[in-house]
Amino acid sequence: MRERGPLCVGIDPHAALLADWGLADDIGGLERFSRTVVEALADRVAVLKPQSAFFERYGSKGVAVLERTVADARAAGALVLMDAKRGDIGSTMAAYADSFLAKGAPLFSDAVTVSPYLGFGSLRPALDLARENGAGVFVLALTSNPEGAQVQRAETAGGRSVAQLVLDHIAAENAGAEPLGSVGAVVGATLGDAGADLATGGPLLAPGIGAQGAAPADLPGVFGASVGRVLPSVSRGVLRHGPDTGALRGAAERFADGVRAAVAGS
Ligand SMILES: O=C(O)c1cc(=O)[nH]c(=O)n1[C@@H]1O[C@H](COP(=O)(O)O)[C@@H](O)[C@H]1O
Repeated sequence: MRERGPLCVGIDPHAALLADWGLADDIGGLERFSRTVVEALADRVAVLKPQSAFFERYGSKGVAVLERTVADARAAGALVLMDAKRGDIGSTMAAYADSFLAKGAPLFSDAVTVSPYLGFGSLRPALDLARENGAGVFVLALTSNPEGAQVQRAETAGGRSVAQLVLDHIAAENAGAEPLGSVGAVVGATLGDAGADLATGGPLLAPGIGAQGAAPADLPGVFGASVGRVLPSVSRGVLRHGPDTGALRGAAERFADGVRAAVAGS
């Protein structure tokens, strides 16, 4: 983030975007779309975040494109955050961890998104394997969608919200790490005010800018004193400018400039 600026761009090959780019909704279209995003942005944005579902829907050939996308993006110097949102009982979580965080795995990524709703402790295999391999994990805490509050703002027995419990676990994982721990939290930029203690000691992935209605200027209000640890994420807001690589770069640059200005003015 320091070297390349505070921005994560999502690679979300929606069928509607493929159509807008003049591409077919097939494996050839998927391949061209992903390659174009990597070519335009992997040498300049801090993080690229492929959304696994948009590749999985094409079956094994789609997963093969995802593998190449991850490898090409990493080779060009971007960190890759695999947006897979995995979460399961611990013994199965170990297999998910092996899929994305084991050195030499075809889909090895710099980090993966995980869901803590089977209990934070169920994520242990991913947390441990990430640590072993110099990778990271981003844990859903306060998601950008309006439905998230029903579960995430619910109060636990001790009076803390579920989200706060997750955030506190993340802080414990990052204790002592400088300058940032490798366990991130996902906190939507759409929330208005996070209404939670965000002192996790790790990065805060902030999706929801662009298509979901949030703007860089909203970040200080949502994140307060933690805004310096925010990694804003934009998918459709950038991707809709394709397929021209110059236009994709311009859009990413504008979002990054907006974030810098918002953080500097806060
Ligand atoms: O983990 C995520 O990336 C994520 C968490 C969240 O709370 N909200 C959210 O929108 N996302 C993802 O971020 C991306 C947002 O896409 P856009 O709305 O097109 O920018 C999608 O890939 C979502 O799956």
